[in-house]
Amino acid sequence: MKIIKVKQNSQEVDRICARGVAPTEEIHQKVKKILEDVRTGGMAKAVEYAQKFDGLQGKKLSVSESQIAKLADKVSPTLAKALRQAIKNAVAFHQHELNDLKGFSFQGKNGEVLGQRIRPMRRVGLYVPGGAAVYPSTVIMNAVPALVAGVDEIVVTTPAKDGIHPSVAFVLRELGISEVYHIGGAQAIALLAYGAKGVEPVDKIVGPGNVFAAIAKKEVFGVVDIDMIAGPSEILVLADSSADPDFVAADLLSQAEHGSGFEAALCITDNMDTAKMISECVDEQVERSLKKELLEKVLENFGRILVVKDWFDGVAIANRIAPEHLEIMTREAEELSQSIVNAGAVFIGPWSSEPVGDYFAGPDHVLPTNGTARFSSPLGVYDFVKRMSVIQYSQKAILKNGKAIAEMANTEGFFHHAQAVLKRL
Ligand SMILES: NC(=O)C1=CN([C@@H]2O[C@H](COP(=O)(O)OP(=O)(O)OC[C@H]3O[C@@H](n4cnc5c(N)ncnc54)[C@H](O)[C@@H]3O)[C@@H](O)[C@H]2O)C=CC1
Ligand SMILES: N[C@@H](Cc1c[nH]c[nH+]1)C(=O)O
Ligand SMILES: [Zn+2]
Repeated sequence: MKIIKVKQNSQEVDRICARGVAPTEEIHQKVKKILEDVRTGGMAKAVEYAQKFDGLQGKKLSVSESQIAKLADKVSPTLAKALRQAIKNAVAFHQHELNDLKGFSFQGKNGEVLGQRIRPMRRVGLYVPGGAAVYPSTVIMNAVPALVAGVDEIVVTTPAKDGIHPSVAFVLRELGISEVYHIGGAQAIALLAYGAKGVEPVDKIVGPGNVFAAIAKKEVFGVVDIDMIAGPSEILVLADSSADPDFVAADLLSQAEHGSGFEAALCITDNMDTAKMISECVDEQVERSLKKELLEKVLENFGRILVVKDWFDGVAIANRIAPEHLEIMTREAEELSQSIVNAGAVFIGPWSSEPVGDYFAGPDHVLPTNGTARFSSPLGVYDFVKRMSVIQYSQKAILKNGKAIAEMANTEGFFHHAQAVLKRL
């Protein structure tokens, strides 16, 4: 793995910060064409694309409840237990988010009541990736916050080259999700956003995916809401000489293996010897891996060990990179974590390996990538609710404030606004 000495403003840091910002024009045009084709061509086009790209056999996108049940029964008892526990942990975590979603109301001096109410969205679409891997864990991470929020209708789309995987079916059944379509990529996003015969459009699309899904979501924003750009997985490990290089290497490769080819596996260290040891461990683990070719491609692209002069520079660079996952394996890791402001999730200390968060701990694994952790948050219950203002004026309040309101309206040239208020005085 390449080792590079860097400062805060080095070219290599700039290159990493610009990752994924500009996908090729070719990909952009392709996504736009698919979206437009499905918008205008409806179900027939969606089926055509799903057959071409998503392994759909036959002409039916929808997966029936009985198919889901049959597949779900194939899951082994030990996996069933693990998946059930992961669901429990996610529910427990997301329920805490409800504490910040209570709304409020208060009474003003003249008896007027003002407030904010929180309402769940009615119908949401969950994108569950499935091109290069199967993601039962992502069904959990997408669906649990939606269920905790109280969303009425949940729709899942997922590509599945070899049909819906039993583990995915198991989680769908466990969570009571029955509207499922065998379709992925940009065509799935189009189906969710625009609808088609037999498929009602959704209000919001959430969930991670490769560049095709991520760009498509960006394109349909405005027709529907979206959660964030949750593209190819990324990890940045901060490691000093106290870190176990074998752990660091293993964690780096855990994200490089996702399979879209656009993932990032980065490390920052303040120690050249540590850098060399981590690099050797990565090379050894890659050499032994069955996914050697894939890992080499990802590491060539965005696999780097950056050596900094001190942690002041190290933290500044980490905050510029704003990675999806940030692991800290240094002395005083908790203290160092307090300086981190931009990351999707922070994993503190040697036992908090990234896959703990991918599968089990409870916090959501749908996280912002490509530096968007500067302004986006993990998927949460808050993504599935809206806020609504409430104004309940009293007669006393309108009598007191009516003239002031009318004057403001007249200033804006809005005679009828003024009249509406003056009539009540
Ligand atoms: N940021 C996050 O929170 C998370 C990110 N991920 C990331 O999601 C990604 C999943 O990627 P995939 O396995 O590929 O599954 P995917 O479901 O996102 O993409 C597969 C689909 O992409 C479309 N596609 C592929 N090649 C195409 C082409 N040449 N033209 C048009 N469409 C094409 C097809 O419709 C295919 O079914 C990985 O990069 C993984 O790292 C996964 C989980 C969480
Ligand atoms: N690491 C993925 C999530 C994942 C699911 N399964 C394995 N990993 C992410 O980007 O969050
Ligand atoms: Zn992962």
